[in-house]
Amino acid sequence: MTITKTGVLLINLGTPARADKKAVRAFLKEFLSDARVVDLPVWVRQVLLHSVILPFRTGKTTNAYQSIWDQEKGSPLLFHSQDLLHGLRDELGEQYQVELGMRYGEPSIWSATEKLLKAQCSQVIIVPLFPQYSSAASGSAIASVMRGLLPKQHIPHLSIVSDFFHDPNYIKAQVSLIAPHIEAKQPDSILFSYHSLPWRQIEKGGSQCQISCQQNQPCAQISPENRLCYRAQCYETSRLIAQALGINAYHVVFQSRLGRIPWVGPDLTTAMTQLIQGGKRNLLIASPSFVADCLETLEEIGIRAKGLWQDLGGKDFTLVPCLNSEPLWIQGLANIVKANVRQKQVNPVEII
Ligand SMILES: C=CC1=C(C)c2cc3[nH]c(cc4nc(cc5[nH]c(cc1n2)c(C)c5CCC(=O)O)C(CCC(=O)O)=C4C)c(C)c3C=C
Ligand SMILES: [Fe+2]
Repeated sequence: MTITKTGVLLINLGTPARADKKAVRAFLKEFLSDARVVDLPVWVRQVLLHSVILPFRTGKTTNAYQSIWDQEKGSPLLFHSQDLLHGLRDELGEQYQVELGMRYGEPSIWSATEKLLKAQCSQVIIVPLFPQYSSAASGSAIASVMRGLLPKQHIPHLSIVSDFFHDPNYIKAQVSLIAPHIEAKQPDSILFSYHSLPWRQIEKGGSQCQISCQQNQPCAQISPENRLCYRAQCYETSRLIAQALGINAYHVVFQSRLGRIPWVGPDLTTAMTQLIQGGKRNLLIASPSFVADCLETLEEIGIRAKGLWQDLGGKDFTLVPCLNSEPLWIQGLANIVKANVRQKQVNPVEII
């Protein structure tokens, strides 16, 4: 008797193949050609990409990648995602086939999906590794799997983990990672930093909370009205982590803005300046929207934000690493996967 495996498709954003201009340009071109990322009419996007973004950003972004590139292992985002893949394979065992696909670059979502189809998995659980749902990251990853499956003769049963911003397994892993750093450093300020999004994309999300959104106030506790809003999910993650850590004082901030349009704030660097003005000197930053360390954590926070903190007169600066392949996160992710498995009751009468 052949026992079919349950497929698991982990998806992360992707990263350049090398830290040189050619590879970074190719990565940025693919990434920023995505209509869910730069959500403008196609001709505007292409003009912007070729006349502004690629000529002016490639050099700067290449330097940034070079500053975090591991001589042996390459891009942190890739090797941490691969370590997580291997850990999850061990944790889930023989009944599962786990693959990793990147939305941009290699290994592609397509090559990972092909492996799962070839293994004739009875069902596939799609896990975009973005805890808070955004159209730009999670939506784009899910849509990409769908496009690949569209022409296929057989499409397996699919489960999609669209978000896990409040999943107890994710929160527990975050707390176990952050707690020892707070204990050791006793910071006077704690920031939870999330990837920002253009306000336009938050508004397009169509969440009910838009009607009453106070853009300069924290989002209310999660409810049916704001359940689908990226910003509200970020605030809820922070609330849950803080509750479990037993801390009352913390700030939610957003990073990685691009261009001149309005993005979700408060901005990381503005918040740091205000903390210094308020007499704070010992800062701890955790970045719960990234499950794997990457350019945005290691370079933007670990190098640039740290430099700013020191220039402003700050003393201690602690960046909590991402979940990466922490054992508790591997176990937690395995639980998230198992909770999404369809336990089909097979009635013997139905088997012909
Ligand atoms: C939390 C997930 C992410 C969301 C949402 C997201 C939105 C988003 N990003 C850009 C533009 C850039 N992002 C870049 C790097 C980058 N972004 C994420 C995650 C999310 N992005 C990650 C994990 C990374 C790092 C990848 C790595 O190789 O380590 C970059 C490239 C670097 C740079 O030039 O600054 C760009 C550009 C937009 C426009 C956007 C939403 C609209
Ligand atoms: Fe990004």
